[in-house]
Amino acid sequence: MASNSIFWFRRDLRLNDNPALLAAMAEGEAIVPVFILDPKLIKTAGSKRLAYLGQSLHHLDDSLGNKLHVIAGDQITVLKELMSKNNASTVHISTEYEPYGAKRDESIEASGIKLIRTGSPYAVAPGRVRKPSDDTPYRVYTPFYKAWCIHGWRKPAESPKNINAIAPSKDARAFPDWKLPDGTKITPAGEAAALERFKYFQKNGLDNYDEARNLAGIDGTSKMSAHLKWGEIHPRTLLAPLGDSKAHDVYRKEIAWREFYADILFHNQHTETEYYAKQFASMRYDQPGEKFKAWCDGKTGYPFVDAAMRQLLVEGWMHNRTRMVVASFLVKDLHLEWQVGERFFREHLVDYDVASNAHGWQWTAGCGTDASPYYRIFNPIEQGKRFDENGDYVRKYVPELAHIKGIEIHEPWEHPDGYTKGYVKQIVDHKVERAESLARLEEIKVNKPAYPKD
Ligand SMILES: Cc1cc2nc3c(=O)[nH]c(=O)nc-3n(C[C@H](O)[C@H](O)[C@H](O)COP(=O)(O)OP(=O)(O)OC[C@H]3O[C@@H](n4cnc5c(N)ncnc54)[C@H](O)[C@@H]3O)c2cc1C
Repeated sequence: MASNSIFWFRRDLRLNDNPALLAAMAEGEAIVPVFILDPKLIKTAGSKRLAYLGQSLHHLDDSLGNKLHVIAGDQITVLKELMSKNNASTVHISTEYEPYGAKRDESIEASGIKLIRTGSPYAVAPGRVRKPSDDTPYRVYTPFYKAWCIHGWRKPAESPKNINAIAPSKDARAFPDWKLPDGTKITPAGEAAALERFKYFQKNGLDNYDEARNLAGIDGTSKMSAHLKWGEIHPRTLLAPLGDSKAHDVYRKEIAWREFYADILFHNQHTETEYYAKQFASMRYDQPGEKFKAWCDGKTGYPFVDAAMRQLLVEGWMHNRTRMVVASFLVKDLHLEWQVGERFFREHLVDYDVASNAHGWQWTAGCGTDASPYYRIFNPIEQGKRFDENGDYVRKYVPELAHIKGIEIHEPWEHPDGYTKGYVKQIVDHKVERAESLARLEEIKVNKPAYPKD
């Protein structure tokens, strides 16, 4: 009987630029491509993310000529059964670094299964970029970015030719039927959609990215986050065509933020749920109640915040500018702990990424790695006027305000018809809550927190 190898898809739902897949193909006569449905991850994922995953699995299966094995169950049992049934002695994977995936893989190895790791979901794997001065990890983004560029990354891997995959039996076709909730509309899933969207962005958005990326009302960003989350495209593929222009450099820097946060989480695993700057754990916070519910529902009475939260509910995605604005509002206007909002994002984001989400929240909350001190408090009205100048973003998601033209939409209280279509009144006064936030900061005496210097 020929020797085969298992290829276990996890966060790499693609065939191109996939070195681990090439390694599996090189080893055995045929591969057994498998995706294992993990009840623990399914339990914490919201319906939009699951629907996206379901669609992505179907696309992957199509590109594999309907050879994808989809099996629910305990990973060790599933892999052992597949290995013995298909005469495979190894399981090929791309390495996972975040706490849950890394621990799971360790326990699989401890059961006697030989995992062969090739590559990772990053251009430069977490842990690789270290300070030359003392060989410790970076704690501040800008020097990390410079060292990351010097370290460099490989070119995209070749596309596989003629994948010889073993056909699954009927019981290995447990494709879940995850439906999108009514009224929601998520980005198309799959490797082909990722490549097509990136091509479109290269042609229509990349050269203007530095200017357009902050404007919430336009299609000015790449929308690669869900594709990266599921590995339908690799960051190498995104980095390869970039040149030296300012716009290209800013795009490269954003990719590097994802890698920086993965590196920070790798070295500080507790920061998935705990404060990176520990002193903020002792700050006075409120308990989530009615105001938190209003934030979740996009009914705070602050148009830019409400538009963003409704975008999240409908699309499972939110513009980066408004992610910062709503996060600041939750922590500094409602005085809730960042983890409360982080969990809500985790449930609703299609692109949920443990490192980028936990550290995006901590950065905005002022207790994260660097750059954003706690006393930087986003003004939700001014942010709206600046980054949604003509009000298109708010008009798109908040129909109760759609009748107000232009920038005036950001201050319905100043408009004679501001509340005539049912828009809610403000749940808090930003000026008052800003002062309250700074007073609470004073109580823990970290006006100038000791941020690490590199
Ligand atoms: C509170 C908060 C929570 C966040 N949660 C997530 C999350 O769960 N998953 C996630 O992928 N991103 C998260 N981000 C980062 C960022 O908002 C999204 O990556 C971005 O909006 C995705 O849209 P895009 O692909 O069009 O981005 P683009 O602007 O086109 O950027 C390209 C890629 O660079 C990376 N990137 C861009 N900005 C950031 C950033 N600030 N931090 C880390 N990576 C970045 C992403 O991989 C993104 O796809 C969060 C940011 C904040 C402030």
